[in-house]
Amino acid sequence: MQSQTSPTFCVLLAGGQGSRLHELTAMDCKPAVPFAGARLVDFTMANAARSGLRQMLVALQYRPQLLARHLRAVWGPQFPAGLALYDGMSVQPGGYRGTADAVRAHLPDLTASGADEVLVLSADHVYQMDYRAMLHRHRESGAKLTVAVDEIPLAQAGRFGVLTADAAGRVTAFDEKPRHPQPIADRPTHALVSMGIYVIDRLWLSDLLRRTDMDDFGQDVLPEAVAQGVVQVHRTGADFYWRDVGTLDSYRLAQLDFLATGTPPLLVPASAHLPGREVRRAAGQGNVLLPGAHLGRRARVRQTILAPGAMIPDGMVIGEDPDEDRRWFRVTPGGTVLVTQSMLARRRAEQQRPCQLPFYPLSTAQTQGS
Ligand SMILES: Nc1ncnc2c1ncn2[C@@H]1O[C@H](COP(=O)(O)OP(=O)(O)O[C@H]2O[C@H](CO)[C@@H](O)[C@H](O)[C@H]2O)[C@@H](O)[C@H]1O
Repeated sequence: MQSQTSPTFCVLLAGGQGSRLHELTAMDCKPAVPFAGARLVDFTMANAARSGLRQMLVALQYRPQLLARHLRAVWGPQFPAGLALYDGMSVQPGGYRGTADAVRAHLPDLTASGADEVLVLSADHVYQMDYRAMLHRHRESGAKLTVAVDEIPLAQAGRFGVLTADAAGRVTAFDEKPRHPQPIADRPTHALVSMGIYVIDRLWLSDLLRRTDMDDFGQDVLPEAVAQGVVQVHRTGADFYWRDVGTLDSYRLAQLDFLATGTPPLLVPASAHLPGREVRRAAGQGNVLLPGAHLGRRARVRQTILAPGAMIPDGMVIGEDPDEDRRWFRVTPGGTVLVTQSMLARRRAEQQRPCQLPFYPLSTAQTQGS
């Protein structure tokens, strides 16, 4: 799959479930989850198209149908040299065993491409990036693996791969989702984390995947490459905007960045629908209304994600009494409430059940007495 403009083989990993988004990924995988009028995957696809990539291999697996339809319809035409979609379950028994195994399953394509390097992308982050700068950095440094990094507050770093790098950007340590993330030496409030975006030397990777049973980039491939001393970081600009949106709190807050201010922190993909008035008004209360969701008249709702199609009845109050909310909805430790239509239906059914009076059986004495 050699591109005319770039000798790079691009693999988009889009097969994960994203279980920390709970009911939002019950029906569709995380890359297909709606975000700011688009779907999460659209941000990466827009980056790839703007970076001049003309072809891409997409590894799907968990609930792939909607995502595959969306990619074909919206992005197919933007990748004239081919947008090849694969469902891991049809590629090999049991599906892809992990992110690196998804690349292993397509090694014949990778070899046939003759590309010098493979660009590995994740499908579920919100960010804007030109991958050409990263490819350039990779070639210049001579590293076998270049990883895109960002600096994030230490308290959130445990969800990511955390790195240490020397002044020249050579990675000296890597810890996947550590319990105690290592702070950056000259910025102790922050840690240097992997964005899960890699440029890897094709021959080095093929050899590693053939020789070993490593199945995951973060768990296996990165630690091995760091032990070999062949990993380089690619730092993005100081005001770089990247959100993992892996939890309901980060998903809600990142979306409010787009909606509340009226000036999105980055370009919304061309496929996105502009938010309507109801969506913008709800954002003022910290709410995110996903497609087809609706707030009834005089409903008082705060800090809530309304899942697609969730219809909040007139006058309902959510986000003021966490204990009451927790009876019916999902409430996160960060105070985000997630409301789906089936949670609302269950609540309605419970409240409409006829009131049952307590049943006191007559005691034997009473039945036998006078
Ligand atoms: N079996 C499978 N087949 C196909 N696609 C699959 C797959 N399993 C997951 N994916 C896809 O691969 C991408 C990465 O998913 P992971 O579950 O590996 O991310 P995680 O956040 O755990 O860590 C990773 O990403 C974070 C950044 O978010 C890094 O910090 C960390 O080091 C790194 O391991 C996602 O787009 C997902 O959809």
